Amino acid sequence: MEADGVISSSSGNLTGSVSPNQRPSYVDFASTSGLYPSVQPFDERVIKRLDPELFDETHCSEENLVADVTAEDEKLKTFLRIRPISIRIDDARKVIAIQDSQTVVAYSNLKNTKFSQERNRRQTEFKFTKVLGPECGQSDVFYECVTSLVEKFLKSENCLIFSYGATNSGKTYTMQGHGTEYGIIPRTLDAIFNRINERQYKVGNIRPHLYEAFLHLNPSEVDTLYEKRNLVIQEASIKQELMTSYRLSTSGFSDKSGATVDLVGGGQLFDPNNMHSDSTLYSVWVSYAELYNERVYDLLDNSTFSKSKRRKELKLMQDRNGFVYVKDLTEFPVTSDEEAYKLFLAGRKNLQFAATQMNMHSSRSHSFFTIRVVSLGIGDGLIPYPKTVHRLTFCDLAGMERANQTENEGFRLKESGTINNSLTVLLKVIRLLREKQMHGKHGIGMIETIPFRDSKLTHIFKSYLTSSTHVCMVVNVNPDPFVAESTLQVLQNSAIASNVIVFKPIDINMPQYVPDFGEPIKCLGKPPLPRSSIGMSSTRSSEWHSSRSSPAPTSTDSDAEEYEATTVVAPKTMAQKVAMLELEVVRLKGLLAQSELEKQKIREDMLKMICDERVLWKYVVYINYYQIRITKA
Ligand SMILES: Nc1ncnc2c1ncn2[C@@H]1O[C@H](COP(=O)(O)OP(=O)(O)OP(=O)(O)O)[C@@H](O)[C@H]1O
Repeated sequence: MEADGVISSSSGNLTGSVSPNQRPSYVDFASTSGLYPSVQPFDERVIKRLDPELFDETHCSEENLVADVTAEDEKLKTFLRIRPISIRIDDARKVIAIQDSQTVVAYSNLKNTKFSQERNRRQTEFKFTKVLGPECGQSDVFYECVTSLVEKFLKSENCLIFSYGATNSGKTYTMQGHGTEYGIIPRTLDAIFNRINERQYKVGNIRPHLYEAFLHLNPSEVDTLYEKRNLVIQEASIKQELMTSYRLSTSGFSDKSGATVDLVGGGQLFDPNNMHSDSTLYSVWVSYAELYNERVYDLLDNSTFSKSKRRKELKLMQDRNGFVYVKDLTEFPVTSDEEAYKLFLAGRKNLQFAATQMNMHSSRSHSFFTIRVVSLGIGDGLIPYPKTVHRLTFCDLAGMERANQTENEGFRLKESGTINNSLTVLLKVIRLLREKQMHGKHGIGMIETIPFRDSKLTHIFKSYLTSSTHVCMVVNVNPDPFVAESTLQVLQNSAIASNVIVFKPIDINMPQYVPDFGEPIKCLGKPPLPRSSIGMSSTRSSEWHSSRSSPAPTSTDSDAEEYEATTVVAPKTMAQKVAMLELEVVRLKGLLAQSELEKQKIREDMLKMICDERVLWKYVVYINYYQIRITKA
């Protein structure tokens, strides 16, 4: 709707009004201080999520959601990055301008008018968690978007960072980087290994499994895995200079010696108190997959990349909690950021790129680089046992493409059709999530009505968008007037995303699994290993199981139950719901028992206080009595 130069929109975050005279420019970019909203304790957030007011339609107006600090922490974080361009654009042709650290104004031409006709241009405001202008370098982007997530990740929380934008807008540049301009993936690897430093569990015998379970490997399986990993790195023949420059650069943006990491210089980013207690060890694993033409491929499985063979397509599967993962995806243990970076580079060589009219090195697939960490506690007799499995996924989406700009034909045109289709479904899912949340709908019922299964991309995203994952979307735009329409479309789509609340439908506590290691070990060298066994991560149960020192019941293979994610099996879903509810009952019983204990303790303390008070009164009476006697005497 438009009146007197005031533009408003019902979709997404298009708020407020802008007078035509207000023409802010990039140079006015606000300072980057005060970036991070405070993170509230998990329990509090759960309670707030259940607060009906939050989902009440009257409380979910655009302004309320934007202003609501409580909801802010739950919302999908959207960062806008505007790439620099070499041409100078005069004000009349400007497509986008930064208004403040969270707002941009986009200019679009009205119907049947030329772009340069100032009076016919429409201005629309878009809000983001943070706007990063063309002058922001790679370290700024990392600092703004990722550092807080790395902290959360190392505190056993799942995170997803994905880049979204039109082709040639700088998504891959932001995620991976270019030359020595390292993107957020290599920087994150450096930050993680810096943080866990001496607390790594390097044995590699407890590996992540399914979505959030773990698996025990025997020594020969571990050896085979390491051999395979080294072969992948060797076959990639990564140039030594690449590694040397990575090492030199990373030592520039992080301090290997201390517990505190400073990746951009001049500030303490990570609070050492934020990690687990000192006894926690970390086992780090990486995997790299791509979704090309609606097919999932393993980028770290070189056997499927030989010219003679057709690439092996991997299946999406779903575990008993409904979490989707890629079956048989290669996952390697890594003990340094260099090893992880080498694997990343090796996988990147297998990614699908092609030259289009818009980008000489255009991504033709969506890629998923995932870092998984198994946190291990030290049990009796110094036996490490897995506590949680959590993930940090970087998804570099292929870019939205307009056929008239890319001039793609034949095979490439079909390829870009698939890319556009999956992105459209992703946006539809995000829009529906947003709409249903605005109408107070949430929980499993609501999720089942969202068409996550319409594309493999959304199917993979389902696990992230419907669980307590921290999701961060980096929206990339190109300010070139030539791609003005795509830029506006990207801004509109991402404005909707910025108000989506990421939450989990039911909080389930899985029984904690403590493996049987056989002989206790004295140090963290190679311990005696058990037969291969499977367990479930206790990501969500650490609170009430943490004080347990004796081994919990070993989970069976049924915990690892899985089925192909592409088939809808209704009865199984019902069985799943029953199983989830049963687990919920177990959890609540545990909480009840715990609160009974606490009540008992409070009762004892009160009794003690009453007794102490009685003794005190006795003394007061005695003192008074003797005082009176003394006075009388
Ligand atoms: N912020 C930036 N600073 C400098 N150069 C950039 C920036 N962003 C992008 N570029 C350059 O622009 C070109 C296109 O970027 P990139 O390949 O990352 O785009 P993309 O969005 O991933 O495109 P596609 O979707 O086609 O794969 C690259 O040459 C890249 O180096």
